[in-house]
Amino acid sequence: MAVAELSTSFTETATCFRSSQLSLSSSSSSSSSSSSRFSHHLRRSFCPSPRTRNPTISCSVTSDQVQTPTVVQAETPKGKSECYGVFCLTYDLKAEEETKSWKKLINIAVSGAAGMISNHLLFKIASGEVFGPDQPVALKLLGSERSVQALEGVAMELEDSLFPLLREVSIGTDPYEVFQDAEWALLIGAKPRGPGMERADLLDINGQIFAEQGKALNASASPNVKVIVVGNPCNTNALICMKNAPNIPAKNFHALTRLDENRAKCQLALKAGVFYDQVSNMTIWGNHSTTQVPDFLNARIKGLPVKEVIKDHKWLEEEFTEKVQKRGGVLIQKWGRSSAASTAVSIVDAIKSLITPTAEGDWFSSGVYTNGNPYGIAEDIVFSMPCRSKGDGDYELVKKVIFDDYLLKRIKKSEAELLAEKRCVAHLTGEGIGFCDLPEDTMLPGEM
Ligand SMILES: NC(=O)C1=CN([C@@H]2O[C@H](COP(=O)(O)OP(=O)(O)OC[C@H]3O[C@@H](n4cnc5c(N)ncnc54)[C@H](OP(=O)(O)O)[C@@H]3O)[C@@H](O)[C@H]2O)C=CC1
Ligand SMILES: O=C([O-])CC(=O)C(=O)O
Repeated sequence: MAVAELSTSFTETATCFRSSQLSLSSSSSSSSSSSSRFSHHLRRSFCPSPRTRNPTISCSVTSDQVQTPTVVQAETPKGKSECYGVFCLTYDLKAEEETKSWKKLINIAVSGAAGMISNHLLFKIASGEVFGPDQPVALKLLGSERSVQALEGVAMELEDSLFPLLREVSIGTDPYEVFQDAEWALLIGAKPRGPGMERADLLDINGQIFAEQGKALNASASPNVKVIVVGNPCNTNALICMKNAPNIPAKNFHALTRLDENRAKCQLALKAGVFYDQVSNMTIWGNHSTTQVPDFLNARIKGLPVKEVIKDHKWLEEEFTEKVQKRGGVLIQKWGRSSAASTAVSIVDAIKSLITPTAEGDWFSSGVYTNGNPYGIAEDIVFSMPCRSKGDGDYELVKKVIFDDYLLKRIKKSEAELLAEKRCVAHLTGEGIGFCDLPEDTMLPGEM
């Protein structure tokens, strides 16, 4: 595009940015790829659809139907969620939905958005890989005072990626603002356990984050928001979040154990000498910790019970189980940091499992609320169990599973750990005074 043409176009659009964003938008104009994006937007820009909430921007329609945005000055409260850079440009998404048969925009909130896992995940979501090629998305990124600059960096990279389906990006530090109308909340941000830190302290510090975020979801999010808790200790964080969000169905809360499922499938495939797509019906029972139980009794390889394919049952009971339980820790030793890319992939898998009908006869694992479970697992905790979905965002627990003494004993151990974690955070779930009597060997998969 000729420079002269760009500068005319850009003058019109630049007013759409808030003053704090002007330096970024100016620099954007110097890149040729951004130039074509700006003019592309201008050609298709009309008044924003009612769905596009941006209180500080208004627009008028010119004779050639091109939107001329005008800034309405507004003081931005500290911590408020803000649209970012090019995503503050508004256009008639409704018209685009009609012409391109796109679905209605969905709002996806992500906490810890400046962290390692998010850095992989956000670009997958924005590309359409997660929700589909006809699903426009709005990303609402939650950070903290620590990470405001980093969040802007993330948003800049999202801008520069020119994803057609990414219609809005906003960043903020107040969960009540960021979670507004969220239909998915991917809660990744949490304090990592540092050297010498007691697990009880980690439960308390991160529990407070998830109590606050539960309250914020309750107040601001879509009433049927689906919540996936990734930040550790994710099962108990999910329980705390759920208890602080009484208006959201308890069934909507998940703790991410899909990474453990994927790790278990990989190890079984390796041992059996088959590609990992041949492994199905893989359940992780219990806590996302070293007490988790990868279930080789119900899993299948090429449709056959694992024990019929892998005859080395000692390996299954000892090496396989421990390998999966401690995979995160081994990876930290090699990589120097915890799994980020594979965790992001497993979050994608977890979401897709809820929005796609589960294949006939198969299932997936998720940490979900135990009330009403058919396995006799203690009620009122978040425990990883086998689930199936019709693809509507909801799930049902699988009834046809078998147990033996080995499996039951292991499940009981993980259950005891989660009950102890629950007692430890009673002050955060509204159930009295927290009392920590955690089993000594309790660890995250990343700790060894
Ligand atoms: N369930 C699972 O399978 C897995 C879970 N995890 C867990 O996911 C979480 C995120 O991992 P990852 O993205 O690699 O971590 P990073 O350290 O890269 O990012 C974590 C983010 O957490 C936020 N955070 C929130 N509260 C605090 C705090 N008190 N101190 C420091 N940071 C805080 C920070 O963002 P900000 O400052 O913006 O709040 C930071 O960006 C961790 O809890 C990790 O243990 C990791 C792998 C697998
Ligand atoms: O302990 C951690 O932070 C990492 C983790 O959960 C995992 O790798 O499964």
